[in-house]
Amino acid sequence: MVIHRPDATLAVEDCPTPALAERFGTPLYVYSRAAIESAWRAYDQAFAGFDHQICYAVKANGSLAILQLLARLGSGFDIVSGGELARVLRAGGDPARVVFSGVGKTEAEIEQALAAGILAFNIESAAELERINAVAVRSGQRAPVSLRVNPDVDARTHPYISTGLKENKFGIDIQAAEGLYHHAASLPGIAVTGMDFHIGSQLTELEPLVDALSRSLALVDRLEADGIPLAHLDIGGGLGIRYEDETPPTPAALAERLGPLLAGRRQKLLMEPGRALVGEAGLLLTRVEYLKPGHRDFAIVDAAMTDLLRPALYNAWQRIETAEPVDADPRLYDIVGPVCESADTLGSERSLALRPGTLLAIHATGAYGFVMASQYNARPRPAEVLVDGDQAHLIREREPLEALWQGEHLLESP
Ligand SMILES: Cc1ncc(COP(=O)(O)O)c(C=O)c1O
Ligand SMILES: N[C@@H](CCCC[NH3+])C(=O)O
Repeated sequence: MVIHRPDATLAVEDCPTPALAERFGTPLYVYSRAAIESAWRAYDQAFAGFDHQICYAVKANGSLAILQLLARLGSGFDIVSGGELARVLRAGGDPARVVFSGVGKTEAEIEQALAAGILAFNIESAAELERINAVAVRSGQRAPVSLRVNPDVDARTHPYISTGLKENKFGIDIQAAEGLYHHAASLPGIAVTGMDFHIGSQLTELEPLVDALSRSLALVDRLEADGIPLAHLDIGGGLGIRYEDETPPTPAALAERLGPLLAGRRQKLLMEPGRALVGEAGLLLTRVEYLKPGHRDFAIVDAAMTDLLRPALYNAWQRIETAEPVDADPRLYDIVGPVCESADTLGSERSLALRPGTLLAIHATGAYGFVMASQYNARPRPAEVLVDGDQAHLIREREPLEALWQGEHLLESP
């Protein structure tokens, strides 16, 4: 029996972890439908007082069944590649609710998005504007665009996931954006429709967002006065979740804080949350293969950095707990995977009672988990399951070994 707490978090008590591990094997991603839907609705309701559209950031978790759930709730999508667009369409998403971010859109991706009829391209450079114009003119269309402004605010998050500083590759320097808007408005293949920013991820404070919004609104007003009215304003995503003891602002707090700045404006508000919608709705289940005592006590598990990259890439801390009763004394363990890299550590010095075979759950792995998985060391990527009431649906099979050489060719000549 799967019991869901009414909030957006999936905990070990909420689902029969040993039975799921037994049935589907480990490592295994487990997501809760109720948790994802409740997070989306909380965001949507927080902004009920505004004409708004949530465009879920597909990069956080692009599994088809999850995109499908969100599309059914009425979500739009923020994509960063033609691949993500294809996934959204495959899952039944509405292209008219899709915004396309990313600094390196190729001609083929621009053509694909124009043909699909997306809501807007979030343009990240002057050169991209010229390319989108050229592709649109060639196909006899006008591409709807917003400029992603880089407001140069410090999001006060991990430097690898901060995106709104001058030194980041993202967005157009807000000082230069005004001139570029005027140029964009003169181009035959461009319809200027909005403004966009996204300053970083795992934000735990609202002030950087408030700063970014104020700077952007000042530009919106100047443009309007100059005859370039905008139809939408996209404030990006970035709200953090609780990994350890963070107290990230809720969507309601965000709406309350931004509300006074937005009141009375005619622009439709777009948002691109990713992590905040799916992060706490996922667990990664993994089993201890070996205990290896010594200078440090290692627990070698069957999940690795190939399944969950965040600890290796950002030194991110993810809560790890046992997912079944264990008769053993707690010790301080380094939880490590089988991959031949010293960075293949999922958690250091964790106090856990373990035996070989013990099932562990790594928390808050619904976002930037499976999507960042790789096949390094020829490891098939893990399965994913969605729990829904007392049902568990396999939404992605563990990759078969054949997937490890799909698309490869042996030499035919001797
Ligand atoms: C342009 C853009 N929008 C939205 C997001 C989603 O961010 P988060 O998952 O932190 O909400 C990202 C990732 O940081 C992004 O780069
Ligand atoms: N992958 C990152 C977030 C990247 C945000 C994308 N702009 C993480 O796990 O925290």
